[in-house]
Amino acid sequence: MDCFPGLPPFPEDVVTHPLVVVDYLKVKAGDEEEIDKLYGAATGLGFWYLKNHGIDEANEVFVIGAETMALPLEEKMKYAESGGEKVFGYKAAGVCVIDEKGNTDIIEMLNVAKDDVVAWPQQVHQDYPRPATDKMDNILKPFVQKTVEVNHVLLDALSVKLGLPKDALSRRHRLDASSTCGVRCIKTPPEPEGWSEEKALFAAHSDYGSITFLHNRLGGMQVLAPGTKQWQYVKPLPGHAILNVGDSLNLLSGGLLRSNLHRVVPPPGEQFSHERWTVGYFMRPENDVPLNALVDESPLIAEAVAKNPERNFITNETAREWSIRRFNNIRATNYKGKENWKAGGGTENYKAVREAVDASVGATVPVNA
Ligand SMILES: O=C(O)CCC(=O)C(=O)O
Ligand SMILES: [Fe+2]
Repeated sequence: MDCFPGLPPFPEDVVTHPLVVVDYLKVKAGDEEEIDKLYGAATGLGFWYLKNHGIDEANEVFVIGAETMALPLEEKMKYAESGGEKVFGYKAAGVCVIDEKGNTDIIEMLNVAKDDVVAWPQQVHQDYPRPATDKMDNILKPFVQKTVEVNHVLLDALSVKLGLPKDALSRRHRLDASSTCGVRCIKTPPEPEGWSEEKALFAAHSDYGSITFLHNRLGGMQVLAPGTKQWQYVKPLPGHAILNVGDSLNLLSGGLLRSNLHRVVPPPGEQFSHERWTVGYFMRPENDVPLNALVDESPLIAEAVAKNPERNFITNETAREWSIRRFNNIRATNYKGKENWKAGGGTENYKAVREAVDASVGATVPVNA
């Protein structure tokens, strides 16, 4: 039950951060206890496991990722993102900066826009490599539709707990409205020079969007839990997706829903020498949604904002502007030094969050390097 076929197990001697397990079917059925659990996780750590979500297509999305990354670089580059407004497609290794010193990443990604999947065979943004287009109809469409359906159930449950009208969040995340939502496949090669804290594969960050829905198989993702200094691994479990709240929901909810810091380091133990693959769906608000706390729709949110005057919950930036700005800020071609790197962040920029990162120490990682 604890193992993924063909992959070494997550080592038993590595400390992990336990996540609350939320049962999707119970939330869907309106089970109050389960909804309380979901709300507790979303306002506490901001991360939770989700079981019984039924999104079996995820396995095939891993195959799309593997087939795409196996193509010659020249072929992949035909579909490359190129910065500016062009944020979807293939992202080559080295395109992004991973820390304030300007070091670049070793990660390849394929980002397929939700808008393109839903409109297929019409194109809204761009074309994609064959492994993705061949499976648009039978894999990517149901993958996206089901994920959005599950997320809507979660958003409706969270809305009610936040004192909002039930559809206040889901109506800002409609399947057929333009947004920067997307399917993401990530390939991380084994790190040849061994693990070091200097070399987080994916730097400490909070996600820009609303809900990140990850199907992880190997360890590597770590969270910095509130009030702690030690980064801790989240252990992937078969049949359980890992979900987290992003900055957009944090802002809309006046900070009540937590968009927690996380990062990716090489997988621990025997997993270390394996390629690491992630499949995820990144749900973000519709393009024209202003990222301002919904104070007029919920007294609870209005109260939370009033109690936290140091933070700005009225960005007056739209969800699209917010995503595009943050996407571009981490591109190496836009790197202009430490201060500029910091200025482009999201909630990572809040003083308390930055202080937590600066004070943090890495997990003790027994690696086989
Ligand atoms: O690969 C992972 O487990 C997490 C990736 C991540 O944090 C992201 O894509 O925002
Ligand atoms: Fe992330």
